[in-house]
Amino acid sequence: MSPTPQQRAAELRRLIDDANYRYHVLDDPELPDVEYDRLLRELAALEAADPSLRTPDSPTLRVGGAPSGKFATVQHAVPMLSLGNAFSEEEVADFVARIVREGDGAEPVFSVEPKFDGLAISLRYEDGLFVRGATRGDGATGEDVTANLRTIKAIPLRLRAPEGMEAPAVLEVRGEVYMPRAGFEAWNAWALANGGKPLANPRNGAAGSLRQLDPAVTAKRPLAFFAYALGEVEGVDVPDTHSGVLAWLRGFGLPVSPLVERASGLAGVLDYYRRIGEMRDALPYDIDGVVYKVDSHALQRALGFVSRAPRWAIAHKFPAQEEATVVESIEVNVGRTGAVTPWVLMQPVHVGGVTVTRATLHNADQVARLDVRVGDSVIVRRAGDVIPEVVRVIPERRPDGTTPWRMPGRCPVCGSEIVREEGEVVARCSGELVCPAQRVQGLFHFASRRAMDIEGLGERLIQALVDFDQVQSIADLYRLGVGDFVEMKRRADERDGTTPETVRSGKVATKWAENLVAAIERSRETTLERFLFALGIEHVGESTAKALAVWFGDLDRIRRAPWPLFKRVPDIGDEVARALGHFFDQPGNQAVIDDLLAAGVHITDAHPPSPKLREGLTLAQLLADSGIPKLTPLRAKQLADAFPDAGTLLDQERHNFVIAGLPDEAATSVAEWLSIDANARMLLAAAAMQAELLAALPEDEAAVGPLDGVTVVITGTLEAMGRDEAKATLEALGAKVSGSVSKKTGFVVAGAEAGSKLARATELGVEVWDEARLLAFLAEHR
Ligand SMILES: NC(=O)c1ccc[n+]([C@@H]2O[C@H](COP(=O)([O-])OP(=O)(O)OC[C@H]3O[C@@H](n4cnc5c(N)ncnc54)[C@H](O)[C@@H]3O)[C@@H](O)[C@H]2O)c1
Ligand SMILES: [Zn+2]
Repeated sequence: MSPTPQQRAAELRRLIDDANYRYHVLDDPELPDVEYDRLLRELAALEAADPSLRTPDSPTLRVGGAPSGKFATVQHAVPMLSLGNAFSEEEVADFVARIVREGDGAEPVFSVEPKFDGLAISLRYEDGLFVRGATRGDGATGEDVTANLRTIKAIPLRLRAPEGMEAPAVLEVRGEVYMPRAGFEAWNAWALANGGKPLANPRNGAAGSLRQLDPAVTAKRPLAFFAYALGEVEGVDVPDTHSGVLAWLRGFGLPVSPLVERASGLAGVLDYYRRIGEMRDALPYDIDGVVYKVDSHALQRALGFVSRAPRWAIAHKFPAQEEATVVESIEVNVGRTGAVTPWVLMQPVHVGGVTVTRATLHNADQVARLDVRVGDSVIVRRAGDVIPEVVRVIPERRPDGTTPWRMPGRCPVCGSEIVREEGEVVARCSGELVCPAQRVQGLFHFASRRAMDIEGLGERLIQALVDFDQVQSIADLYRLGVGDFVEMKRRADERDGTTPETVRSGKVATKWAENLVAAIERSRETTLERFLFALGIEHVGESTAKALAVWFGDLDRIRRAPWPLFKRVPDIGDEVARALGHFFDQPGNQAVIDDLLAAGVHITDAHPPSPKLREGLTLAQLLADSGIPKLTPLRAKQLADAFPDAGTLLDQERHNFVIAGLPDEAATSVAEWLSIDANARMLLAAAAMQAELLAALPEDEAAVGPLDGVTVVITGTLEAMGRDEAKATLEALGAKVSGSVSKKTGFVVAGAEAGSKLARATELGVEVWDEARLLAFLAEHR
């Protein structure tokens, strides 16, 4: 049974009073403004249809909320009112028509202004000095927030008297305190980084900041101010139009919006509405509409007031940027780089001028912070072209039986593991080589100059190969021929409407495709370093790829290495080692590598592991690297001394670790860690791999190269080989090639026209080789 109008009115009064209290007193609204406005309009409509429903305490008659009691109160000599609202052009037309009807019949002139989304305050200046500032409160009584207002730099503490004028005895200025967007965002970024509570929106930020009990807190918040009206005035003549007043206030040094204009009639105000609406997103602060005020004070007086607002002004609202809706499901999206972003599918909602069904949740931390769950009512915000986002949950509307959201364990696109390293905000799909979402990015990276260096394979062609399903993985590149590329380009041109003349005329140019196939052919022979870099493993850049290649020596070992072993390479920390581990753990990634090798990719520079590994290949080091909680390197050593073999270690019980000297909590932690199957298997595999690496190490470190430990300087012009080639060749034999000669230099290679370095070598008695001697040496040692 639907409620009677009486019941509904009582219900609305209760809901609106609650909302007012939360909004105006607690600065912690729960409803989005549009919903509040709808409730208020519904009540106003009921009251208009049946005036007996209008109780004396009806919220339709009142402004704002009562003071909170936190601050001293201030009586406003001239009340601070609200504004009537118009949500459509028809309502604005009614407003203008009424003024024409009740005024002198002429087309009215308006002062037109942005409606700043902050909070109204009144500033009282006596003899030019700022003496008191107050919030609007319920319009008659506000809160004394003088100390807080003093911290806002836009508010003058003393008025600048215009030329030849005394400061007025009393001047009350009304206006809006607001928080610029940049300040709001900076504040929230800071709050999130420091574990604070972010502000819901700039309006809320302004209100909350101004009503802080400690002015030092307010001072830290980025607030600003625009003046737009007068309160009590004494001892000075006031201009007789509103636009005159604004110009006059500017003369006193008060900030007035530069967007204030004058406009005539309905056409004038609607044009202003449209222009400001277009600027809305680009403004450095939030506005929620524009305000039209009858410019002439005489006409204003004739029109008068209703209980809560003047009859000579109206706020024309823009589409709301926040709305409430219900979450139907929480999904994740996998981006080109593998980043996994949660988002919500919602019941369709009209916000920021369009209907939306999806909103982003940014990342897992954000979901946890907001605690968004399927079935929740949420507030969605869409400002400008920005992707709609969920800003908060309405806890009171949470249905029973909801559960907190958790990031799925597997990529919805490719089924690979989703991983999120400690300390990182973003979760990622670890199927770099198999994930269709990452295919374009992966191919593009693989082909890039510093990776496999396949010239001519640009992003557009790659996109076409992927879109037309010609490549499932990078290995497929090696199966494509000239005809395939020509066909792909043709289809891409056709789709994009960019078919070139050669194709239209039937003279298909295939030269580029032949070159491309040749470049792909050339890329088959590659170095381990390039190949590793080309795989596009998260966190593995060129220098990491190079270090891995130098230390491990061949691809097979790297593919099989359990992740803690990667930490044996200098500069590879926990994060990179784990990323490598996740990558090689995915069977899909391994299959693509097999495929590449089968397609003829050949690594030309496989070599034994670096002898420098020797020192680190111990069980103690392995335990220390494995991320076992509470196990410091020293304790790891203790443990390995007691049980020098991984298999034996696995057979031990907790008390044996205590006997071996581990403190209680470390012993427990080790026992727990070892009891997890995956850890035990990893430890055994890593120990086996260490043994294998040790066996593969060159017997004697000196045997690494005939020039190991020798510093060489190259100077002058070499005829037979370039300087770079000479350097690389010498380094391959173990030499360190340096740029300056010292007593520690082993020998100097001097080509033609050698200059000061040769002189210095002679001076220090350092051995000098000419090019012929170098070539002879190289021939002997190659
Ligand atoms: N979400 C909630 O629960 C909840 C509860 C209560 C109120 N509200 C919101 O608060 C607002 C109602 O508050 P209101 O009574 O202050 O009305 P209002 O904000 O719609 O309009 C009046 C106010 O506009 C401001 N303003 C900005 N620019 C102005 C200008 N150039 N000239 C004159 N005034 C200007 C002033 O602060 C003035 O007090 C609505 O937007 C409503 O949705 C929300
Ligand atoms: Zn994936």
